[in-house]
Amino acid sequence: MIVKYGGNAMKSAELRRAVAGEIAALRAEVPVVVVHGGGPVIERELAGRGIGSEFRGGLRVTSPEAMEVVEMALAALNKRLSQDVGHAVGLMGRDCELLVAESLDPALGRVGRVTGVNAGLLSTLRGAGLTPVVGCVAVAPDGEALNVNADTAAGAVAGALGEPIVFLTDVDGVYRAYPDPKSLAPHLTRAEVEAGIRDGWIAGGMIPKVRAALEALDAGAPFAVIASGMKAGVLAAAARGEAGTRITP
Ligand SMILES: Nc1ncnc2c1ncn2[C@@H]1O[C@H](COP(=O)(O)OP(=O)(O)O)[C@@H](O)[C@H]1O
Ligand SMILES: CC(=O)N[C@@H](CCC(=O)OP(=O)(O)O)C(=O)O
Repeated sequence: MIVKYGGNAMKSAELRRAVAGEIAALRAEVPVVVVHGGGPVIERELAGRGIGSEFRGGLRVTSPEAMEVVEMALAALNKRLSQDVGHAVGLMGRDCELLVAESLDPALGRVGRVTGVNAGLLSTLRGAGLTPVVGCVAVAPDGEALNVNADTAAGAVAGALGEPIVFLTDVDGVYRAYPDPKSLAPHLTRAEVEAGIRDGWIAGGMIPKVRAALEALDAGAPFAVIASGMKAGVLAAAARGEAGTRITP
């Protein structure tokens, strides 16, 4: 199972350790790969250096200068997360061509679209009883770094391994009328997700998540769940399809 751990659900060290504990518990039942983001940490590091952030279609426009900061921030976070999870190997997508990407759109700068996943490396690590914890910086054919949205990176890994994926974020799932709690959708089909994007009730940061979920399903993942990383016990329930929003073909 792939667990995508988003930056909004790691805002304190306590929360980070709680989620890491849930990942460690899940791993006792099913082999796990963690793919993480870290948007708020990146934001803080860029701002501290006087580098502004601009997003287009939910993606950070990434200059070569910003790319260095993104990689540094995510790599530092990667070490903390892998230590918290334990029995883990923290890797960036750049290591061993774990995530290979090409430039998505020159107007976005160094932003990548994943074209390859080193599934063999992930299998080898898990075969040795280790949990891969992957930061979402990919390698381009020229050997340079590309910034990949973490939802997209996680979806690509789930697709390559043909495994289910749980996206842990700061909301309980996908709402049909966000943020009305009564409108949380326990289950959505592909057609409903596409309608949600078209009709605008799926918006903002939820769009890359559901798109990544659909791409994972296209590539052979059996299901995808979007659930809260902020509440205890949710990951185990989400993995069983009993929490959050389950998206199926
Ligand atoms: N229909 C919806 N249901 C739930 N959340 C939504 C919806 N549409 C937009 N959102 C927004 O998507 C956000 C989650 O995406 P994002 O902030 O990018 O999280 P992460 O950092 O975990 O990737 C929610 O906090 C919410 O503001
Ligand atoms: C291209 C692009 O936008 N990359 C993201 C990568 C981190 C990320 O996606 O983190 P979350 O999961 O916390 O949102 C960024 O620079 O913010």
